Amino acid sequence: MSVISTVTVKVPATTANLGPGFDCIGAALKLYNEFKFTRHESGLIIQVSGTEAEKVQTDESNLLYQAFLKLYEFIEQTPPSVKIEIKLGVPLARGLGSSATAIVGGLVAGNVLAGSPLSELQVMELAIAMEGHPDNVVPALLGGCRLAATSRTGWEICDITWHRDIFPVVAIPDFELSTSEARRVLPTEVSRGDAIFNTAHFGLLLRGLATNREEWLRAALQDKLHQPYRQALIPGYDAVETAAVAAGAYGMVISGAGPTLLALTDELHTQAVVTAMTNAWKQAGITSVVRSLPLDIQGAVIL
Ligand SMILES: Nc1ncnc2c1ncn2[C@@H]1O[C@H](COP(=O)(O)OP(=O)(O)OP(=O)(O)O)[C@@H](O)[C@H]1O
Ligand SMILES: N[C@@H](CCO)C(=O)O
Repeated sequence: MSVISTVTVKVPATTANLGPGFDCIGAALKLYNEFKFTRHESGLIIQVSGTEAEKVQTDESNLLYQAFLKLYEFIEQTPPSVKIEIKLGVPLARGLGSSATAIVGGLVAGNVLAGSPLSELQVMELAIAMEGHPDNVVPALLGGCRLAATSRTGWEICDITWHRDIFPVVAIPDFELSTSEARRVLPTEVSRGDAIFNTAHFGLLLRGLATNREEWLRAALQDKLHQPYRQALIPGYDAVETAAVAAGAYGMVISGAGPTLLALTDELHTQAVVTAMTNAWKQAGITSVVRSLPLDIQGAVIL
């Protein structure tokens, strides 16, 4: 059997939660990181280029490398020495699943170099275990919009229909918010009223995404489990939301753990929403990059 010497994996950004779907739903977006692994003999080399390259660790603590090691630990083999080339397109610690791209990229690349001993399901389970929640890693691996729920034996993954006329707009500010910090502010228990609120709104969101029924989407993009506690970590949140809705968005939520904000709109209003969110944040003293990003349907791809 010939030994595979190099592999390149492209992994999409993801937006998790979509408001009321805390820790269980996420969608892949057309914005990518690319990871090239090459076997070589003389110890670990990590080279990083692209957006905010200087912020990524280039030693053994690198999350991508940690995921690669995890794969070999799981299959009980010694990992080969590798050179890793990282091309960053997904900004770090902004709520666009950068850590999920690294976890999925490292596991998928490791699996290929090892001769593909694991199935996609096994890779997915390892990725969920590493990240601690499924809502970024599952769409990063599989693409599209995905709901993950535990079953008696593991995970059930459900492909969520996303109507083609619903357009995501992401507003990415120039400051970071780590997921661990944004999870620290959350209460460990919630009231029955808040649980019922989210159950109802999440159901409405799924039907709204499938049908593009405007009044359902407008009502659905609300949450009581995480957003009320996190909004204070994102200066200008209320102003950006007001501006996005006034410009024609159905609503606005925090993307993942933030600080990126996600609006959903239709094609006609996309440019107005982009401009409104950019200006609202500017007036709050925050520089941002605001873009309409279509859904990615492929997930992680081996190039
Ligand atoms: N390409 C990468 N290579 C190595 N490590 C990475 C890479 N991308 C992200 N990381 C690690 O993940 C950290 C960011 O993870 P964090 O969970 O805080 O944010 P996020 O994944 O971007 O956002 P969210 O989980 O809310 O979508 C970075 O600080 C870095 O340590
Ligand atoms: N569901 C996660 C996504 C970020 O990793 C959270 O909101 O903390």
